[in-house]
Amino acid sequence: MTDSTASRGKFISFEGIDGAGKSTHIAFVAATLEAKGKRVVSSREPGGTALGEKLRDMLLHEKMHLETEALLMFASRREHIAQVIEPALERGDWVISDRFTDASFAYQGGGRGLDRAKMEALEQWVHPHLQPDLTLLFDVPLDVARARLDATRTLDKFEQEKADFFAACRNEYLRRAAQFPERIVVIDSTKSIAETQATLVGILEKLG
Ligand SMILES: Nc1ncnc2c1ncn2[C@@H]1O[C@H](COP(=O)(O)OP(=O)(O)OP(=O)(O)O)[C@@H](O)[C@H]1O
Ligand SMILES: Cc1cn([C@H]2C[C@H](O)[C@@H](COP(=O)(O)O)O2)c(=O)[nH]c1=O
Repeated sequence: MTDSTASRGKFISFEGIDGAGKSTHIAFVAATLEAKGKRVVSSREPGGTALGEKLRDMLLHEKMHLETEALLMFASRREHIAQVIEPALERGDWVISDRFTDASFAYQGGGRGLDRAKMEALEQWVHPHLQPDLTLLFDVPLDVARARLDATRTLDKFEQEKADFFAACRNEYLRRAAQFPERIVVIDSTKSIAETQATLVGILEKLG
């Protein structure tokens, strides 16, 4: 039975250029919150729903027009919000998403050069009243991210992009962090995993 008196949960997004180390810390943050008695839903974008995962497969592996790419990112997001994020928050669960709309601004906007006004219009259409309560931006120099990627995996469409693409993505992430300092916390992800975990514990304490 659903508890209609449950207070709304909180929404945390994880961001950073590919290889910055964000995915490494998701399970740790989920476990830290669960130890504090929160129910946690972990998800990702693009993806997070059956339809979203199909869109993810296309987005990460097929060439397409830049605007198609942006629209499909937001289509995946619309489904994710409707099926996963909003129901969880209303139940009082906490939601952790591996990427959200800041990634569209960074990758389609910064990296690929799509007009920011178009992204803002999509954001207003798809989630006019929803923003993460906290965004953890894992920031590293490009060479560190590249070395981590090269050491670990077969690269997808985005991960095969060149250094100037990731430099533009990183700049846009940092620009947004300066624009929304109350929401976006920049984490120096060159630090060891243990040091980063200690930083995360401190940040989560403040969130309640
Ligand atoms: N602080 C760290 N120090 C050293 N290695 C790290 C650190 N954080 C992550 N790594 C390693 O770097 C690799 C990439 O990390 P991870 O998959 O978390 O990156 P990511 O930012 O989520 O990348 P993507 O967005 O492409 O999935 C992993 O092998 C991980 O173990
Ligand atoms: C949400 C979102 C994602 N992307 C890109 C960023 C990454 O390269 C991939 C997702 O892969 P990850 O390793 O699981 O982070 O998609 C994007 O370009 N725009 C977006 O809105």
